[in-house]
Amino acid sequence: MANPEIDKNKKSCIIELHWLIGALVVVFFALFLSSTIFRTNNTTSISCHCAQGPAKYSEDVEKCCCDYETVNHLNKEVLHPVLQELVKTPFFRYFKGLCSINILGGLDVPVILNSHIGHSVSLNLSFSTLLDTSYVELMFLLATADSVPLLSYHVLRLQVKLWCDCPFWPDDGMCHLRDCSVCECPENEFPEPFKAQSHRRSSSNLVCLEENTEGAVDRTIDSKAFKGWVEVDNPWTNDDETDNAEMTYVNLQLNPERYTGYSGSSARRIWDAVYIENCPKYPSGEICPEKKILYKLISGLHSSISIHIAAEYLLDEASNTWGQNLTLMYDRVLQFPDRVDNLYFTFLFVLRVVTKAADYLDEASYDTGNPEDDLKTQSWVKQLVYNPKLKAACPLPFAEARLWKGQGEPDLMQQIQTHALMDCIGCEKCRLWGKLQVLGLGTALKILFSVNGQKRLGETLHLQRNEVIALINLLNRLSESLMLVHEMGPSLENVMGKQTSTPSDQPSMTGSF
Ligand SMILES: Cc1cc2nc3c(=O)[nH]c(=O)nc-3n(C[C@H](O)[C@H](O)[C@H](O)COP(=O)(O)OP(=O)(O)OC[C@H]3O[C@@H](n4cnc5c(N)ncnc54)[C@H](O)[C@@H]3O)c2cc1C
Repeated sequence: MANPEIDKNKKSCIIELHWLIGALVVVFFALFLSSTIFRTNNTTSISCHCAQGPAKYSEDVEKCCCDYETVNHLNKEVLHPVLQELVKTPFFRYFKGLCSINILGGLDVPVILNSHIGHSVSLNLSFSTLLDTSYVELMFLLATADSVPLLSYHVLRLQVKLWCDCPFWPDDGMCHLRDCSVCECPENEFPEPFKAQSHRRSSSNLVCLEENTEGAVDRTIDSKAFKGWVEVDNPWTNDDETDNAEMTYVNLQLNPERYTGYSGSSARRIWDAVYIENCPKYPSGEICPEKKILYKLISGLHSSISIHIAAEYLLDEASNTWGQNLTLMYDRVLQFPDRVDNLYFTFLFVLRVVTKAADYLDEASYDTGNPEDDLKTQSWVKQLVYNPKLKAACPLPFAEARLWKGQGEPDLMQQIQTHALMDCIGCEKCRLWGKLQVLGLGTALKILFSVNGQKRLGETLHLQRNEVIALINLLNRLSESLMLVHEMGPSLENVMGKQTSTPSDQPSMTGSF
């Protein structure tokens, strides 16, 4: 028989349990809501918190909305494999070398204008004149030189070629190693649409600069080959795609960025000039908040170049043994958390730009005259820019609307001069990769600032073929550097932390391959 007292207790117990469950549900729901709101705020705020990075490099990727571990994972699983395939395609493996100003000796600057203009202007422009002169003033200087009529921006397109001289100081090429050189190779491996019928060079002109270097160059171009690519001036880089027999295509796959032996005061002077250009307070050691983003981008690129040098280092010149110089990797990059951080920053910056221009890149023409290859290229591009894993893991690597807040847009003249400084690199292969990656950064900035109000990016953005090639190859270089830092960082940290520092050029820790 039922005991009414026990039944009553049971009932009140059940009611209390219901209340408890109800309360728990409410608390859980409230917690869920607040965490969602917190996360939403984080993706739109520049101060989003990033999770722990590798060992010592546990600071946040500044101004990011994607944590280190996510970036590492995403890079390894998704981006790196796709990028590796993409840069091998004919479209992305040929880069057209260019320079901003062609100087023929000393500090006197005979500037050769476009051949169809037919004028040759001789100016005495010193290093300081070039650095101190604003772009508009420089145009005026050119315009008033000799009796040349007023020159428009188009007239200012200068005759360019890959191995032009430095506009700022006499070239003092310090590269002694064969591997500094870029090799020119036969025409037959070059995509047909890239070749200009009117400027085809005889194969006798195609000489290898060094007998056994691994590069390939063809100087012919065809400005009409890529109908989808608009040939307009690029304000960031002074690039142009006009017919010019002096321009040179290089097969990047055959000219890897690696140790070349280029060093000393020549290399140091370039880096110093680039940093001063983008951060005037650099020599004093002061940080430069108004230029901080540009500084971080340059520093990230510098880290990446150093990582590649260390990853493919000539360990023994006599036996031509190549391998990893881990001491150098640690000494130049890994021991400096800010340099590692800047590498991640630059990678995320370029990645954000690529995803931002996704529709544009997807719709672009990748014609090299080989439909099969071109379809593959198109497909890899799609896999890169619309990758669902990328979207899920890193929906907004950057809140770029706030990135430049209070800093103004980067200065056009700085971009041009940084690019021109690449012509002062006394090593052809370093110059090639220096130019490509600075062009890639310039293209990233151009894309970032092309968005105008509610307009679609495609309506305001016009990219040249070389810019897209530079952008994707830059992203690939950064992606490779991230892989190396992620793989080597923690173990190197352990070993090097215990060792006394050894000179970086003596590979005390190596891994040959
Ligand atoms: C554009 C460019 C491309 C190059 N490409 C190659 C190449 O492909 N192969 C090759 O062998 N050499 C290349 N070099 C040379 C190479 O970068 C070094 O300059 C050279 O190896 C000498 O190194 P270093 O130890 O003197 O220091 P550097 O790398 O020359 O650095 C100079 C100074 O800059 C500061 N610094 C270094 N790294 C950073 C950073 N990430 N952020 C902020 N500050 C930093 C430090 O104070 C350092 O002392 C290139 C040079 C330039 C300018």
